[in-house]
Amino acid sequence: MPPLGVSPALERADPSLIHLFDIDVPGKIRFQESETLSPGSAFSVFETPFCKVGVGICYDIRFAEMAQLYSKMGCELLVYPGAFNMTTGPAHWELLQRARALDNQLYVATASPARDETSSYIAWGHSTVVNPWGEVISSTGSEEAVVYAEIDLQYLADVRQQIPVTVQRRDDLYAVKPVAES
Ligand SMILES: NC(=O)CC(=O)C(=O)O
Repeated sequence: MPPLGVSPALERADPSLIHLFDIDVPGKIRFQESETLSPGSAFSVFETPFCKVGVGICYDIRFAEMAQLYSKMGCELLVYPGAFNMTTGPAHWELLQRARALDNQLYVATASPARDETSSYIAWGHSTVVNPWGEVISSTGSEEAVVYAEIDLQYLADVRQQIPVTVQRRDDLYAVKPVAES
């Protein structure tokens, strides 16, 4: 599928958090980014000599539509810097990465701060890379580390050929596209 023609205003490479992290899990964690931050409204994609990359920040990983849009724009790797916490980290961090990778049959890489137990906000850690089959191919624990993985575009193409969901979507019944295109 050819990349969508997203207007330059919507496709930029200056990452901004699109979805604000406003949650309230009683007895566990309450966080309201909207009290101090305003959301961005531009998608962040860039070309490299190796592949096209889409960037989301932290809470953005929970929004499947954004990842699908990046996939439709031609991104083969989605990168999410993020600091999940000691409540949502063990429950959702890896699951969300694998879901976004599998849904869109692309690579997902996350980079988290290492855990600092003395901090007022304790990050879960566990920076990870997931492949288009939905497998974790590299990860670390809560400590400071560098995570390496190979981004294999032939493997991505193979997965998409074997299970061709990216071309089997019923765009005649439903579609994910940027608002400017609607
Ligand atoms: N910290 C975040 O922005 C997101 C997060 O921790 C979560 O979604 O859970």
